[in-house]
Amino acid sequence: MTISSIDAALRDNAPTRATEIPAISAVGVSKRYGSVTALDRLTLDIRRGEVFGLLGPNGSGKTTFMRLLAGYLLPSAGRLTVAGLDTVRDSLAVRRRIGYVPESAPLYRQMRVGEFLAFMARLRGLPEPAVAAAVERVVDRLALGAVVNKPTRALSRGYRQRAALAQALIHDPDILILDEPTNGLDPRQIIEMRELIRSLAGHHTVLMSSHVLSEVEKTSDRVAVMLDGRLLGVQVMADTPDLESWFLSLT
Ligand SMILES: Nc1ncnc2c1ncn2[C@@H]1O[C@H](COP(=O)(O)OP(=O)(O)OP(=O)(O)O)[C@@H](O)[C@H]1O
Repeated sequence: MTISSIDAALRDNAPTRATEIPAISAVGVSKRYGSVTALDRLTLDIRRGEVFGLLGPNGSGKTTFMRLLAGYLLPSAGRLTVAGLDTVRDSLAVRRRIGYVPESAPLYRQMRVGEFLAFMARLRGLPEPAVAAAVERVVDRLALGAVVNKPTRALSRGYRQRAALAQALIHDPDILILDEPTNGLDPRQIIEMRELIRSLAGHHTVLMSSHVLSEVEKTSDRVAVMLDGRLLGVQVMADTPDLESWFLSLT
């Protein structure tokens, strides 16, 4: 890593303005599993409304970071906040603000899509009179109308991914966390998913992971590179004409 690339990484990872509460803030966050350090003193701010891409090979700590944010894991050290709320102390409030799509999203295979979404709405604490409207909103938003009465087990991979995204959006969360959202999709479905993610930016903050450079490049406003649990750098995509060279300079 050169001095100038370190400078650039520090500049692009600069804290957000003091007046603005970041959507996500990690300060010295570590996660250890026994002797394995999955996340090593991660410090990072993610701004409201941006699409932020986490890039890194398998095992670099991307999923661990997302699971910490979703409250499925507790950090071993450091402080992690979502909209200023502590993920450990204020975990319930944090969960209300987050929609999480894990890499293989559980869809309750025996349920029909509409039933599944209504079930998830109730699980997220939506009052009964609001459930039908919330389901209709996400069915419309994700173009699931054609499959709403189908059992989730009968869905194609593309529709499955959209149904997983719909359940994550059912409570209209500020922040969406998508673990490898284009994994296993065919080229057309990848393009659709990319457009969908871009259309969510602004109203939602999106944190997505991928190990495919071109995916992150085409979708994200900023991108971070992780390796062995460490953050190697952060770049603004618009300032990065050659993501591949930057990535290679870091890893
Ligand atoms: N429950 C666990 N117990 C022990 N080690 C774990 C556990 N979960 C993850 N790890 C280890 O932590 C490290 C980071 O894994 P993580 O899944 O966060 O990486 P990743 O970048 O998301 O990879 P992938 O793309 O394969 O999901 C790896 O070395 C992994 O083996």
